[in-house]
Amino acid sequence: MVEKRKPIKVVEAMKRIMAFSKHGRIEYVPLEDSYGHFLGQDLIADHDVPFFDRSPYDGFAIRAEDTVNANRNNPVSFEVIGEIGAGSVFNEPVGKNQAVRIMTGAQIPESCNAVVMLELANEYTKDGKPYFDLKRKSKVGENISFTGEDTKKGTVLATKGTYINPGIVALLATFGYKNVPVSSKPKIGIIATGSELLEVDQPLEPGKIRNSNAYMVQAQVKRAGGEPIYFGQFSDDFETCFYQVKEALEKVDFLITTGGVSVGDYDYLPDIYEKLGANVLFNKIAMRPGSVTTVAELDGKILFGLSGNPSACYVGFELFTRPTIREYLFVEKSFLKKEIAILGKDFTKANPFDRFVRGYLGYENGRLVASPIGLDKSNVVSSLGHADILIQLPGGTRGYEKGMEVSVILLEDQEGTTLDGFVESDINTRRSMRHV
Ligand SMILES: Nc1nc2c(c(=O)[nH]1)N[C@H]1C(S)=C(S)[C@@H](COP(=O)(O)OP(=O)(O)OC[C@H]3O[C@@H](n4cnc5c(N)ncnc54)[C@H](O)[C@@H]3O)O[C@H]1N2
Ligand code: MOO
Ligand SMILES: [Mg+2]
Repeated sequence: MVEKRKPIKVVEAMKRIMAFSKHGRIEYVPLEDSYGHFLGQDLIADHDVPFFDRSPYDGFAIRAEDTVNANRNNPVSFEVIGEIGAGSVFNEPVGKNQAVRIMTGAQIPESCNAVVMLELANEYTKDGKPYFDLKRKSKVGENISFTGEDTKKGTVLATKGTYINPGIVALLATFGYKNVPVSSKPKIGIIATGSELLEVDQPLEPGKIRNSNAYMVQAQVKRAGGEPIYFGQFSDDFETCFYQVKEALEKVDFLITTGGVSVGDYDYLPDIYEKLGANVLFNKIAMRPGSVTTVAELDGKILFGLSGNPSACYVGFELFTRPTIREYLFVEKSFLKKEIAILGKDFTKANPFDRFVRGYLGYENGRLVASPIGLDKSNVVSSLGHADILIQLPGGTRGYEKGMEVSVILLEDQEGTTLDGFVESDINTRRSMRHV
C-alpha cells in the first residue's frame, strides 16, 4: 500500500526547520578574500573618518576672517607661504593675509578655516613670491571636509551577519582589517541519487539522463554562502546508499540529497531516515513544485531530502535550505526578500497547493512586472536558466490573470527578510490580490 502523506503549509515547514537552525564559528580571512563572506562580528568605526579636517578641493587654505572686505571691486591679496600635497602636513603658523596651496585630500593647516578653489584665485608673482587675489568672501568652514563628517568613531557600520559586498570591503580596509572576522561557512554535503544518472561527461544512452541537480545545488549552496561538498552519485541500492549517507553525514553540517524521496520502489530516502533513526520533520508540503521535499533531523544535523525533479529541487533549496545556511552565517534576514509585482502573463492552471513559478522581473510604467518563463512543470530544467524570481501564487480554485498583483521572491537578493517578513508579504498579497 502506498503511503498517504499529509501535506503541511510552506510556512509551517519553514518553522519546523528553523527550530533546528544553528550557528557557525568566527574565523579570519584575508581582506582580499572577504568578498562574498558574512561578517563574523559587528563592524564598528574605531576612529573618525576623515581622521583630520581635510580639503575636498585643490586650492588655497586661508583664514576666512581675512576675506571680510573682499568683493568684486576690492580684491584681497594673499601671500602663498607654502604648499601641501595629500599625505603631507603643514605645521607652521599661517598669519594674516597668508595662504597655503593645498591639494584635494590634504590636511587643513591648524591656523586656517576655509579653502578657496584654485579657479577663484587670480594668481600672480611679486618680487619672486607667489600671491593671489580673491574677489569674494569666504565663510568659516567653507570647503572643508570635517573630522568625522563621513562617520563618527563608535558608529556601527554593519552588523554581524552582513553580506560582505565591495562597499563593505572598502569599510573594512578603511578601518584597518588586514584579516576579516567572518562567519565560518557551513559545510553542505550533496548526494545525488538515481541509477539513471550519468556523469556530465558521459554520452547519452537510452533511459539515462545527465545529473544536473548535483551541479545546480552546488552553485545554489555557493550563492547562499555555504561550502558545498559533493559526494557523488549514489546508486539506488538501499544498503550502499544507507552507508554512504551515514558516512557523509559525519563530515558535514547539513546534508542535501536529491531524488528518491517520493513513493517509488527505488525511493529509498524515507527508509534511510528510518534506519538512521532520524526525526522526519515533514515529508509533504502543500506547494508545487517540490511537494515531496522531505526534511529530517539527526543529532541536530538537518537532512534536506530535495526532490529529484530539477525545478522542484531548485525551489526546495531556495525556500528551505538557503535560510538554514544564512542562519548559520548569523544573517538576521535569512529568507529571500519579496516584492509585490504585476503578473505579466496569465497563469491559468489552478492548483490547491501554493505555486512557486519560475519567472523574471521587468519594469513597465513604473511598476515591477513578473513574467512566468515558460513550461512550469517540476521536471523541467529549461525554465531555470533565466529565472531571477519565483512568483508565489497562493493555492486555490482559480488561475491568475495578467495584471493581478502577485508576490515575488527575489532569487539574487542579498538583503533578505525574516521569516515574519516572508509571511507578512504573503498576507499582503492575499489581501490585495486584485487587478491594477
Ligand atoms: N505515485 C506518485 N508518484 C510521484 C509522486 C507522488 O506523489 N506519487 N510525486 C511526484 C513528484 S511531485 C515529484 S517532485 C517526484 C519526486 O521524485 P523523487 O524525489 O523521488 O526523485 P526521483 O524519483 O529520484 O527522480 C524524479 C525525476 O527527477 C530526475 N532526476 C533525479 N535526480 C536527478 C539529477 N541529479 N539531475 C537531473 N534529474 C534528476 C529523475 O530522472 C526523475 O525523472 O516524484 C513524482 N512521482
Ligand atoms: O514535488 Mo513535485 O515537484 O511537487 O511536482
Ligand atoms: Mg522517485
